[in-house]
Amino acid sequence: MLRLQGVCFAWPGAATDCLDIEALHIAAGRTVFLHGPSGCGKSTLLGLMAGVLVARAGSVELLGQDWAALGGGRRDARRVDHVGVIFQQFNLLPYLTMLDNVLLPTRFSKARAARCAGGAAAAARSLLERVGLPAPLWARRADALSVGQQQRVAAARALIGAPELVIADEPTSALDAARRDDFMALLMDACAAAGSTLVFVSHDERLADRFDEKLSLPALNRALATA
Ligand SMILES: Nc1ncnc2c1ncn2[C@@H]1O[C@H](COP(=O)(O)OP(=O)(O)OP(=O)(O)O)[C@@H](O)[C@H]1O
Repeated sequence: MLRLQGVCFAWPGAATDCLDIEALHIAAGRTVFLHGPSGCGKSTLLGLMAGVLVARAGSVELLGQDWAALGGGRRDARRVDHVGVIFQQFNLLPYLTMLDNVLLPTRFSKARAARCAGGAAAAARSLLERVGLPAPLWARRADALSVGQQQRVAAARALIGAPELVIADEPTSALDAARRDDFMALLMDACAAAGSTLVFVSHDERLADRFDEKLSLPALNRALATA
């Protein structure tokens, strides 16, 4: 599913690499808990996996395709077909309603729309209900939502149309304990039902036992040893 080989990445203007990973392979359908201290490169690694960032050396392959071999437009199209991302800052479109934000991947990707049993609108409504956002809220604009509501809309948007890879960057940080447990159950169930691979970043070690694998980024990232 995901294969990283000899990957180096430096932010523009930085004198040194922030990531240097010899090899990392993640099999289809696995759930992976990625952890490490603030600043060790977790979000950067997720950006490389999702093809938002491109390595300066080495390869990052998703489903056998190296992101670096594609131009920006083709990376965007491939991402929306195959990857659902819950960003740390959610990245909802503020002027769209809750429902329209969830539907976005299905508007840009025929593959995602085709995988919605019963149609995209029904899939969006079902996901919103499952993340605890009832119908009276669906027409509300994203910029009128609480942080916890935005986080759950971002999760529903990532899951719609069963992408092969789901990437989540600290998705439970704004949720209380009860909502966090519901959210985790939904995320794990949705990924298991779709056979999606899940790469999940969190500082909350209590969540780690729910995952097939735990990956410590400091143990993988050789750039930290030389920083
Ligand atoms: N847009 C950017 N431009 C330049 N440097 C960046 C940028 N984003 C992150 N960095 C740097 O890259 C390094 C890794 O940052 P990253 O956000 O990947 O860490 P993280 O492990 O996800 O941290 P946190 O747990 O605090 O979210 C840090 O030194 C950070 O300052």
